[in-house]
Amino acid sequence: MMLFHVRMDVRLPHDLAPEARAEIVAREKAYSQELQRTGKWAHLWRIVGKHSNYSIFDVESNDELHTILSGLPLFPYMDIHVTPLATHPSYVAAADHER
Ligand SMILES: O=C(O)C[C@H]1C=CC(=O)O1
Repeated sequence: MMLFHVRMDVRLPHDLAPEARAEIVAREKAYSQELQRTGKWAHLWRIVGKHSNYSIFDVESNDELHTILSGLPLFPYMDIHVTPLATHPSYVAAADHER
């Protein structure tokens, strides 16, 4: 298990046709919800006031995360920042994260 904090900032082109926008957003939602059901996309939070999110991914490797992120329908229209997470020695539930 490897945990990653990911920030996604969506920057859709202003001249994208409304139908094309709706279609890509619907595909993104389906892709995201499927990964949430598998547990790999463990958290998804909207950043207030932005078309951006903070997410937590729980995956096997850097390569798996890259495959997931590069498969996002909105990938061509997002800035993505990934932060790998390690166990904090003071975290009381750390034992849960060492399994
Ligand atoms: O709107 C976003 O935050 C981008 C993306 C992430 C999940 C989803 O459904 O859309």
